[in-house]
Amino acid sequence: MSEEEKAAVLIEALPYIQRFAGKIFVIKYGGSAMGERFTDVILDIIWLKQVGIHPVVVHGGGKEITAMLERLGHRAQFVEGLRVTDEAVMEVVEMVLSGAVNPRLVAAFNQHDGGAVGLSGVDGMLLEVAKKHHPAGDIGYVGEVVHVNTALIEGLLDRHLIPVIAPVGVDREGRRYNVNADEAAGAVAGALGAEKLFLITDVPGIVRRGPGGSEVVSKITAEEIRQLVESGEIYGGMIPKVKACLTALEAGAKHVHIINGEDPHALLLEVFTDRGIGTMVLPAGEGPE
Ligand SMILES: Nc1ncnc2c1ncn2[C@@H]1O[C@H](COP(=O)(O)OP(=O)(O)O)[C@@H](O)[C@H]1O
Ligand SMILES: CC(=O)N[C@@H](CCC(=O)OP(=O)(O)O)C(=O)O
Repeated sequence: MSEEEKAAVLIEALPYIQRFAGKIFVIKYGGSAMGERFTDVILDIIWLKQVGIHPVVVHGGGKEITAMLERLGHRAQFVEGLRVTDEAVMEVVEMVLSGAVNPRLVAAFNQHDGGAVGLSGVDGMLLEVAKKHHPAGDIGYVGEVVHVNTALIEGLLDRHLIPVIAPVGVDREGRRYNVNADEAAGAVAGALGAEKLFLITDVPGIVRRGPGGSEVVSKITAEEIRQLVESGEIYGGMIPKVKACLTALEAGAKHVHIINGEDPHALLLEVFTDRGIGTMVLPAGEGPE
């Protein structure tokens, strides 16, 4: 980028920087999206912090959990995008999320002076959960977030730190549960009343069949989501994602976006330009344009 182009980008971004300074953005970084652009995503999040936004990161790691389970001779099993988690699987989930993915992310942030602090939902009862009762049957140690310790997150933000949260929850009896990372991020964004929730994944947004083939939906309502889940056009890992978007909006988050981690600077383009990228999920009452 030439100096003139950089200046033009900055001038375009200025009103957005002013609008979002001091606001909380919850960013869910999916395991599937931690690919070639990993460092770019980390640097973009640090950039948000440098311009006065408060990023809170919730990460996934589903693919890595599956790979580890396979190495140990287990077969991964999912029900509507949620991992069936018995005691042995839970041990691996916690090992991978809290023991490998979380410190790897924290180290990557701090290598660039990101001021990141790693936590799992167990720390300070950050994510208090109850066992999830799924209509399809017992899926084991899968938790549903019932309370978020927002004071702990806000305390870190006050100290200009980036909380990096592994989606492992805990109940009042001290049992740990596997929480889908999208759900965890949705709950955190809702509880904090975040300005924005970003779900960074490995697809460019919600894709649906259009007259000219598959296309990314740029804006979608809760009703359209319900229809696409029913018709099977939204399936698997996208199901917890869209549910998390709706929960976050209902609980108080203002805007929710699904973007592709492999798109160069998708996060910055979405925040600082008027070129919408990915899919924006609209709050109830707001229809598509
Ligand atoms: N309508 C849809 N549009 C886009 N992706 C979809 C859709 N329905 C299901 N998916 C699937 O959801 C996946 C994203 O979820 P997941 O693999 O859990 O990602 P992450 O690790 O980022 O949470 C996509 O790779 C795709 O296979
Ligand atoms: C209950 C449940 O499904 N938990 C997820 C937690 C990790 C996750 O959600 O990771 P991604 O965002 O990378 O998919 C799992 O075990 O895979």
